[in-house]
Amino acid sequence: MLPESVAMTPLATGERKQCTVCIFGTGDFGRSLGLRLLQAGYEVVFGSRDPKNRALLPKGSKVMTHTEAARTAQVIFIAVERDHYEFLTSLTPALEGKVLVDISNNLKRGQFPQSNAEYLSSLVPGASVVKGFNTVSAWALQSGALDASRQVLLCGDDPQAKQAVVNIAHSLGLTAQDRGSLRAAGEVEDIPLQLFPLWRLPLWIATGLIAFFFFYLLIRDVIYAYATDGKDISFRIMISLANKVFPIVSLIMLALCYLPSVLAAILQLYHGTKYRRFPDWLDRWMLCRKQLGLVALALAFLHVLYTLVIPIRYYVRYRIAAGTIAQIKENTTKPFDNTMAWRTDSYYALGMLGFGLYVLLGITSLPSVSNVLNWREFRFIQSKLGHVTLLFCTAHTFLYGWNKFLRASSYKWWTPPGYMLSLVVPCVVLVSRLILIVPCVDNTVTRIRQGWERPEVKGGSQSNGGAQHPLMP
Ligand SMILES: NC(=O)C1=CN([C@@H]2O[C@H](COP(=O)(O)OP(=O)(O)OC[C@H]3O[C@@H](n4cnc5c(N)ncnc54)[C@H](OP(=O)(O)O)[C@@H]3O)[C@@H](O)[C@H]2O)C=CC1
Ligand SMILES: [Fe+3]
Repeated sequence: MLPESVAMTPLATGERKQCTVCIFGTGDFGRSLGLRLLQAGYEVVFGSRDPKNRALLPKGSKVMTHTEAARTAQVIFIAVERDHYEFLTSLTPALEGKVLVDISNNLKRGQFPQSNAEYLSSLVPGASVVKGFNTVSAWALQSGALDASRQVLLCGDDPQAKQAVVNIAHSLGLTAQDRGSLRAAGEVEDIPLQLFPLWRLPLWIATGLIAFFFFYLLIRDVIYAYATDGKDISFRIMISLANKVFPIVSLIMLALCYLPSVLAAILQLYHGTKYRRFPDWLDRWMLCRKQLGLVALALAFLHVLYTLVIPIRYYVRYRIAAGTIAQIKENTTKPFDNTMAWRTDSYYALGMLGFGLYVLLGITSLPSVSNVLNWREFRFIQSKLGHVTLLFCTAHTFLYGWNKFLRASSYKWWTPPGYMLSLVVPCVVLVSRLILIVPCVDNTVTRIRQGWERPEVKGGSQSNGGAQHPLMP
């Protein structure tokens, strides 16, 4: 049992003065944590192999041998690398009934067969081990906990021990999230080792599409012109080509954000129930839609920047001047083309509106903004306005090449221009969406998603765990 003061509700600053927290290890993490605990009003006692060495330790803290220090506090943070945990076995009598907080991290995943926290628990079976604080860096603790590292993930088998650590986290201005029993410690230990897990797939898709369209357009537009007419237009690689690749990939990626929900609806219609798991690849795709959208937005932003420099490009100014001089020489005036004026203005207007909505989608996906929206508002923006954005951007691309679709010269080597390829996925998504909102189809999808359609239960078990995907718009 833990003393009342440690286990119950967070303590007021005055009360914390009497509450002592022990830290084993006087390294970077131990010192940073000690400083924060002292600032929060706790008494801090360090357990060290060399209690005489007070260098760098925060003012107001005490330092003793491990055994002496363990006696002073109920909660002990083990700020020592896992490799050195053996020394704790000789301290088992002093650690009996104590709460040991395992903050250790590993250098790579699966480094040890057992998680560090479970290993610690096996070394000191008489203590209650809580895994936590490993996702907070020593630097963040010292510099005043940044937003991203404010959250402490905790797991452990003893609820009272966990509560004691939750209280300390709250006193330090951190938020605590319960991640379950000590069996989950391995997962918590893997978190600091992750490298942008949800960004990996979108970045691979973006890189793959950019590489494909770059080489496709390079061969089709630049190398083809050189091979057939001997014209060197390689300078176009820098701006013209890039300004084709970015919008093409951006539009395809925006469509890829909405394609999985269409596929999911088709799968549910096909199976006639939502009580069936989606394939793994579809689940993974759904989970990284936000990142797909943000990468697409970044590319759209580049397209805007590249478009803004068009009037100041040497090549463009040369072409305009050459056209004007030719008209003067020939004493002719090109007639004003009303259709062209409508087309270009509509093309720019749709582009700007599409980009405006694109930015809105990006902003509302930020946690600080989405947190103040309810589910219906979030769905309205991300799903309804998202499809409108896709529609505007598709129409913008369509208007860009509207008179070239039927022109044979557009198909060099019988390959279509890039913007035509970029229309395939968005058109599939938009047409499927249109079909899905036809009343009879929509009613069936709604019935399925409300859970009214259940599969026959064969052999006493259902084919899945149940609910509709949480991110399904
Ligand atoms: N640094 C960080 O930002 C973070 C660190 N962590 C984890 O915190 C733990 C400590 O990290 P950090 O402070 O950076 O490491 P340091 O190397 O700076 O400090 C480790 C401390 O452990 C003690 N120690 C070293 N060898 C032994 C031994 N053989 N027996 C007993 N004690 C020993 C020493 O204290 P003394 O000399 O007083 O005995 C030493 O100062 C690690 O497990 C790390 O994974 C977790 C999250 C972030
Ligand atoms: Fe454009």
